[in-house]
Amino acid sequence: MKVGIVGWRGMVGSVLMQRMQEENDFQGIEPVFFSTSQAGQPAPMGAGTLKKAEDIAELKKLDVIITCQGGDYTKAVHPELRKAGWQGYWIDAASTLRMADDAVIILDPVNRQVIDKALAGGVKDYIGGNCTVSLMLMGLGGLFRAGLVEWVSSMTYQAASGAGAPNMRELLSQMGVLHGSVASLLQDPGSAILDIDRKVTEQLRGNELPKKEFGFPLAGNLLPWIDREVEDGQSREEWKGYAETNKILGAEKPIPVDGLCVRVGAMRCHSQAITIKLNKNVPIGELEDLISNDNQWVELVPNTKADSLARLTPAAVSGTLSVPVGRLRKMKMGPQYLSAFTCGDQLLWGAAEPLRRMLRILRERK
Ligand SMILES: NC(=O)C1=CN([C@@H]2O[C@H](COP(=O)(O)OP(=O)(O)OC[C@H]3O[C@@H](n4cnc5c(N)ncnc54)[C@H](OP(=O)(O)O)[C@@H]3O)[C@@H](O)[C@H]2O)C=CC1
Ligand SMILES: N[C@@H](CC(=O)OP(=O)(O)O)C(=O)O
Repeated sequence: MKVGIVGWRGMVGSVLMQRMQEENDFQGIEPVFFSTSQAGQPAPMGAGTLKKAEDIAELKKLDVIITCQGGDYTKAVHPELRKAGWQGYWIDAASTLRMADDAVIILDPVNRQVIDKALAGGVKDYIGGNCTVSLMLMGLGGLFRAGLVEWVSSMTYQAASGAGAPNMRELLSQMGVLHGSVASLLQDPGSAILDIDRKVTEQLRGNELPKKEFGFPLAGNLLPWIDREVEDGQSREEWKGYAETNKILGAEKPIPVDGLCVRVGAMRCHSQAITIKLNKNVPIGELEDLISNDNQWVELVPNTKADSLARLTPAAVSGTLSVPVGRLRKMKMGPQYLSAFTCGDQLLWGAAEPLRRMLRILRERK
């Protein structure tokens, strides 16, 4: 199987490469690496030289293409490739094709039956979902599978890495500038905290802080808008919640999903505070069992302060495939209102892992 890999050195692509090597996914395939800026340079893994990512003739020779290059690349190349008669499988991290009628959003621990039906029906485009949607479904899929969810509201706390590698770097640079502005005051235990506060606020509002990527300070701050504006006052990130959750589940009757997506100064994990309206009153123990038994990566965290602070955080989860779910309790609104908090590495289950696993599914079908 000849597999083209595009976008392998970006944020998502780097994690995909790391995971494919860890899981021996390169065994039994012939990888061909592409780049939009480094064609002709040596390819990774001694696989010859990098090919031009826009070279349709080269791309047409492949059985499968996995791309983490981004939406502009997908928009430019995918239609040309299909027009040129390419019948191979397209696996993509970008959002561009997600809602296309002839594409499937892939999250196989949640919607393997949807994927298998599409494969049997000849579908060739398999697209990774939005990170927060994928992480919510990895954490709470058991409740959806049991048909218990009437609606969901998710308040997200999204890490800098969701916006890409340059954004992670900018967050760290901003932290450095803030610290530098008060380092001497911090050295002096007797310094007035309001002096420190004033200096930090000056930096947050001033022009010294690097803001090219986010456009605003993220360190010591938060940004209550992700992606572009869409109708009904939503951000496009919030719009994905309803659209993609229901497409991934293949829900006959769409489940209302809405909330607020917020960027926070975490590095690479997305967290979400979730309110679920259940369509019937189910004891909390049963709900916990449905959640923890849904897949091997979800991890039920007891609703205690110690467990929550130790295990339900980006610091605890980053770089792992674990999707902890905690703070589970019935809310004061009534026994059908369930509160939950979840955290997941959005470069893994939120981006690279579903792509890697889709390639594995295709290989196993061969
Ligand atoms: N970041 C995330 O958490 C998620 C992102 N996605 C989607 O995945 C796609 C890729 O996103 P992401 O990986 O964040 O994008 P990046 O910007 O990190 O990488 C995309 C491409 O940028 C080029 N590039 C230019 N300069 C550099 C550099 N210094 N280091 C590495 N690459 C560089 C590379 O292409 P080349 O080698 O050709 O120069 C690379 O493949 C997007 O469509 C995004 O929406 C989906 C889910 C989560
Ligand atoms: N939009 C998410 C990352 C992601 O999933 O991207 P997209 O849905 O555009 O592929 C973020 O910024 O955190």
